[in-house]
Amino acid sequence: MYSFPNKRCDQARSEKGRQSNDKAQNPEESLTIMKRGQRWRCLVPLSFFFGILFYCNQSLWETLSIGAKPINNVIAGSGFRKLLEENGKIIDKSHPIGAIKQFPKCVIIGVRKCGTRALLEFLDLHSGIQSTYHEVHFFDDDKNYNQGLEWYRKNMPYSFPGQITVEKTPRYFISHGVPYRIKRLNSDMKIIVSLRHPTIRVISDYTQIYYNKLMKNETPDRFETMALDPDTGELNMRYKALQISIYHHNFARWLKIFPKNQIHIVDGDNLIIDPVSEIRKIEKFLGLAHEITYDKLYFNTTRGFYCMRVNSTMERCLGASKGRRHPDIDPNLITKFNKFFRPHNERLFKMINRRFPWS
Ligand SMILES: Nc1ncnc2c1ncn2[C@@H]1O[C@H](COP(=O)(O)OS(=O)(=O)O)[C@@H](OP(=O)(O)O)[C@H]1O
Repeated sequence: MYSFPNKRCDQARSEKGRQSNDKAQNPEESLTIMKRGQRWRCLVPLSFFFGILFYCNQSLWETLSIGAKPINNVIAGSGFRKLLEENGKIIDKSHPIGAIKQFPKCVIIGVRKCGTRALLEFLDLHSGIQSTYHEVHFFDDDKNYNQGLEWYRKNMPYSFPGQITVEKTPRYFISHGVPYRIKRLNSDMKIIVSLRHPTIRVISDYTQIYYNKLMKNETPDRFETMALDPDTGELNMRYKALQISIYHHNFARWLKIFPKNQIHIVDGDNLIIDPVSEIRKIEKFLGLAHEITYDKLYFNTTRGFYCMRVNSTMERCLGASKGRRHPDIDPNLITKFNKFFRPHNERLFKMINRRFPWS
């Protein structure tokens, strides 16, 4: 609503007008006043234009009011970016003013197929966190590691001082030498590891390879062919997916290098059902305020998984490669797996001093 000027304003305006008229007696001054008037004539529509622009761009508006992650959100909204592109001025979408590239203070190390992508993306909704977009594979890949720490830092997203950069590479969990390398970079590094029912994880792992092969026009092996030793009919101990689900083997290596209070374990099965409760524990672990609530995550019935409300106009689910339908597996084979994992699970529970409802 437009508010009408009050009396005191009127007086001030007529005083200002009187002064202008006095000054207009001098031609030089009248030119200055004219120019000033022209400037105002330009400034008023310009500020009106930018006012509308700011108001319309919900993301930018929200961003400015909370002061976090501005450019990412600007990019998420389309209007402002499009306008700048049309003017030939493309902002470096990942480089907001005042942001820098910082080493991660927290690394999600795995386990593969235990919801690591969901974790990373859900955490990125927090104003105190910036997540990497891709898996960096710095500590597990000698080619990358030999490029040096500066290479690693450059692979991080821009973040503001005080924000926590989070990286995830699920292969870290199973790669020898990684805990030691991370410790060398930062002995205070916070480690997050997500675990899922070991048998379901094997099947999820198989499902991923199955689809990868289909995409490459190759014929995927049947699950039984991978999982069973053709000579004995028993479980194939050389099957990589099975080895990864023997969690205590790899966990032992991490516990030799990092104290237990620096490692947070996520229940990857519960992450699917009740993500906010899992994320809440992580917020606490990272010393952050509780921000990620069910306002930011909602259950998408079509996907059958929780998706994100990035802002008031934008919702996003994980990619199609997450949450695929698993193939039907012979129940006897599942029982065989469960039986096999039971003693290994017990060893893990003892090691981490916590039980999961798997056995
Ligand atoms: N919200 C949400 N949306 C989609 N998927 C979700 C979600 N939360 C957890 N998950 C589970 O994440 C599983 C994939 O795990 P990862 O992201 O660790 O896989 S990967 O190792 O990075 O390939 C994936 O496994 P599959 O179901 O076997 O595809 C999902 O079950």
